Formats: sequence, C-alpha cells, structure tokens
Amino acid sequence: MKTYDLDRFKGITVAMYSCYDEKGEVSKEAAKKLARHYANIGVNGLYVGGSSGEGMLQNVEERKQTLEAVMEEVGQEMTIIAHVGAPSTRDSVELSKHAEQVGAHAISAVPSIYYRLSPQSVEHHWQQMIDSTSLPFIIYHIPQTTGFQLSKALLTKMAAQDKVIGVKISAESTFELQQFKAAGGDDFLVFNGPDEQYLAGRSIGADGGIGGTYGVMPELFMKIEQCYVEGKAEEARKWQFIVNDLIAELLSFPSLYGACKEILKLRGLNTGEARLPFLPVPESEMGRLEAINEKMMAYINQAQV
Ligand SMILES: CC(=O)N[C@H](C=O)[C@@H](O)[C@H](O)[C@H](O)CO
Ligand SMILES: CC(=O)C(=O)O
Repeated sequence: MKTYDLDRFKGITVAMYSCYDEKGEVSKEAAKKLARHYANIGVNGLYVGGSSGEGMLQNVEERKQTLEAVMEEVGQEMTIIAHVGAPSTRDSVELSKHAEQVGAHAISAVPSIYYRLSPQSVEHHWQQMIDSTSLPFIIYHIPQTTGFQLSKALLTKMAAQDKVIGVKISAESTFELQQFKAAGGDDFLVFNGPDEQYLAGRSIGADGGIGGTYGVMPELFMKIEQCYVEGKAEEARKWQFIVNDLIAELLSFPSLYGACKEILKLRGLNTGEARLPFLPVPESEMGRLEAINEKMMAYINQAQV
C-alpha cells in the first residue's frame, strides 16, 4: 500500500491555463484570481504548468512564479499538482525541489521532449525528479505530443515505488488506460486525459481526470462525475455528449488554449493571450466564440452542481 493520501487526488483536477499580463509576462495576480475562481466553484485540484499551462513555453523562473501564486492563493484548500517536466533533467529537478519548498502536494512530469530517448533515459530523467523530493510523483503520459510510448513494463517498474502514485494518460486508448490501471494495482491512481472520454475512462478504471478543457466548464465535468458516482448512466452520457460538442467547437479555433483563454476573458477573468506559437482567436471569429460561451454558460447553469 502507498503511504500517501491518494483520496485527495480523486475527482476533477483542472489543468490550469497560463496567466500573463498585457505585455505577455507571467502575472501572479491573474493566476491567483483564476485559482480563486476554481476554488469557489468547488473544483478538487489544479494541475499547474502542464500542457494547458504552457509550462514548456516558459522559463524556470516563470514556472516558479506561477506555482507560487497558486500555492499562496489556494494551497490550503485545493490539491495542487505541479508539472515540473522540462526538456533538461537539470531544470526538472530544480522545479521539483521548488514545488516541494512551496508546499505542492505532488509533482508530475512528461518525458523529456524533442530528443528521441531510450526508455532507460526517460526512466532516469523521472527518477532524478522523484529522488530530489519527498513528494509523490505522477507520470504524465501523452505520446501524441512527446513521441514517447510508455511501455507497460516501465510503468509497472515505476509504479512499484511508493512515491509513484499514479499516471495521467492522455493517449486515446481506453484499453491502454485499463491495462495501466491493472498493472499499477488498486493503490495506483489513473487519471483520464482525453476530456472527450472522461466517462469512458472513468468507467474502465480511471480514478479521476486532469483536463485541458475543464478550465472553461469544470461544472460540466463535475456533473458527469456526480452522475457516474450515483450510477446514472443515461444522464452521465447525456452530459458527456454535451461536453463533446462544445469541445469539438473549441478545437476548431486556431489554438485550443487561445479559445479557452478568450472565453475566460468574456467572463471577466483576464489571463492574457496564449503565448506564441499558440494563436489568439481572430477578430473575425469573436462572434462565434461568444455564441459558444453563451451556450456553455446555459449548460453550466442547467447542470447545477
Ligand atoms: C492532447 C492533449 O493536450 N490532451 C489534453 C490532456 O490530456 C486534453 O485535456 C485535451 O486538451 C482535451 O481532451 C481536448 O482535446
Ligand atoms: C490536460 C493536462 O493535463 C494539461 O493540460 O496539462
């Protein structure tokens, strides 16, 4: 059995978006405001500095500032997972130690990106982070962006360590998710990655989810979760279908994060523009985005979680 409290990681974890000022610099103020917004809604946790958080587009200092802002604002109320993965092991370890210093509840990392790496290199990369703190570690498996195919053998080996408490799986195969859950065992957490498959992932063994579109509609994922837990299959499916139509629309913009951040702006939460190369919403598409936001807000009001 793991010696860490696993229950605190279950449920809905919002992959937080980047927060910048009008000059494109990291804004602690905007990050605090956004984190507070999620705490007020009753979201369980935040995943900071991951894909949606543009961690890979920020330098080490910017990533530290963002995490500090989140910890200062909601560190006592929410479960905070710090994504510390960076291309170099050196930066990743520095970010891991920082995450522990500021009180994050877990660290998490993708494999190193850009270079094609052997499984031994990826294992060593992760192990350096794991050994640098006393925090639990969550593997972030997202092969479509990193190019690294995590094998069941490496997953099983990693999961045998007390500190390795789970894996976030963004690959679209629910079969793989189930196989990883089985390999990790009952006290190993599996987080659903593809938001479009939250219900499917949950049904086949995921303990919760970490998602990039949760940030604009956490209430709807909380609703699916609630229906799932209460055994209301039909209703859960209804809400997943609603969510999926909304996601399909969000994915039709030049960048998903640009669209999501613009939606937050429409609601009075200004987190700045997504950082390039992520494109903002073109002026000509603003009307369409506003219509999506209105539709989303109507569903959020209807969901009433
Ligand atoms: C590939 C990718 O970035 N996946 C994210 C994390 O797992 C998801 O949360 C997606 O952003 C979401 O499912 C929309 O496609
Ligand atoms: C989805 C997720 O985990 C991320 O955006 O980092």
